[in-house]
Amino acid sequence: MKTLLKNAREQKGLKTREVAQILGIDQALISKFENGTRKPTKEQVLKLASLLGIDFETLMVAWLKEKILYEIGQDEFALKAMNMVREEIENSYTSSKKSLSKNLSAILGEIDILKSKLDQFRKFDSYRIAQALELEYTFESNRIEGNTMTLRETDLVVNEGLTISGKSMREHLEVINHQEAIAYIKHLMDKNTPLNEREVLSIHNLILRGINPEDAGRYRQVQVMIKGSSFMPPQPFLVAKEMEDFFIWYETHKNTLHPIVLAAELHERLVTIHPFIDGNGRTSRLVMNLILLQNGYVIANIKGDYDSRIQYYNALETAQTKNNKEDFLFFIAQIEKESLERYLEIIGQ
Ligand SMILES: Nc1ncnc2c1ncn2[C@@H]1O[C@H](COP(=O)(O)OP(=O)(O)OP(=O)(O)O)[C@@H](O)[C@H]1O
Repeated sequence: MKTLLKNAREQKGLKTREVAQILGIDQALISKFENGTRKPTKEQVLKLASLLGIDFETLMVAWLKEKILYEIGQDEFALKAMNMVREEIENSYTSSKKSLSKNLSAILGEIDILKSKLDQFRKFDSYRIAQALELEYTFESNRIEGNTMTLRETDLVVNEGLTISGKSMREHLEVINHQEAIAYIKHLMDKNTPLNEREVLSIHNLILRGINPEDAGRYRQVQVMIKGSSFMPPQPFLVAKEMEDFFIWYETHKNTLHPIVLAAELHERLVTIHPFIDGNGRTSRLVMNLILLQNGYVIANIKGDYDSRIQYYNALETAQTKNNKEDFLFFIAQIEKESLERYLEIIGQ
């Protein structure tokens, strides 16, 4: 662990002072992590991995190994105890996989069949299909938020650079910004950039750019309410900590959950923290779609018509107030399934 940290820092050309400054950790502590006399906390491991470009899993495994060894030492019963621990962890791991309901498991199976079919025809992917589907995504996501542009008008603004008479500057900017945010998540996918705080803030910044410059790319400092919902998002002073937990949750689940479940749950968690004054829904849907694209799926396009919106909001409310995420996960799985079927239909399969 100490060698991992020191080597990565030196490779990045950073001094311990600089690491300390960026992460807000005492410089003496950084040196102690590197000479093995102190152990970082889990939150510090996440920050260090992200700054120094060390794979989170590698660093966590090294960290946990040392923590376990420190606790159990070289006791003669240690090995026996370790075997029992292994069994318990394996059991809880399989039961967490089993905890997916029958309905959800079934639809995930159907989705994976559709995806493998699509994988065979990826060579038919065309720029034009992608362009049309992304335009529909911008249209629907902005419609959810209340933008009144039609699909045709959205096309004229994005592809012809026209302005629509009677529509506000804000509505035009929302369309343009959302298209740019889609281009951005595709760029992140191409670069294989893992989800992290900087990227979530950048996505949000693109969404509110030119509309609400003071809040674009910044967490809120005030309490917010969600229109039509009895759920109250966390107090502003809790937002930064909840976001830290959000990224830790992502890192610890990214390799174990089905990608659809991972993407949907990230969406639900982000929009439940509601870290921004505005643009939470659009940002969360983009984060979900980044995860889907990174895992070879297609954009899940939640529709903005009345019925779809009500279903979307109700499923979120159930997750938040009844501690039951099943409806929301199933809702997103259904949307992804429809998006895959539509894609296959377009390419004639
Ligand atoms: N209980 C809930 N009921 C309804 N919406 C909720 C709930 N919890 C979270 N949300 C999310 O809040 C979003 C609205 O938040 P906000 O107005 O900040 O986002 P937006 O991007 O500006 O708008 P929108 O998401 O409507 O496009 C909803 O789209 C939904 O994703």
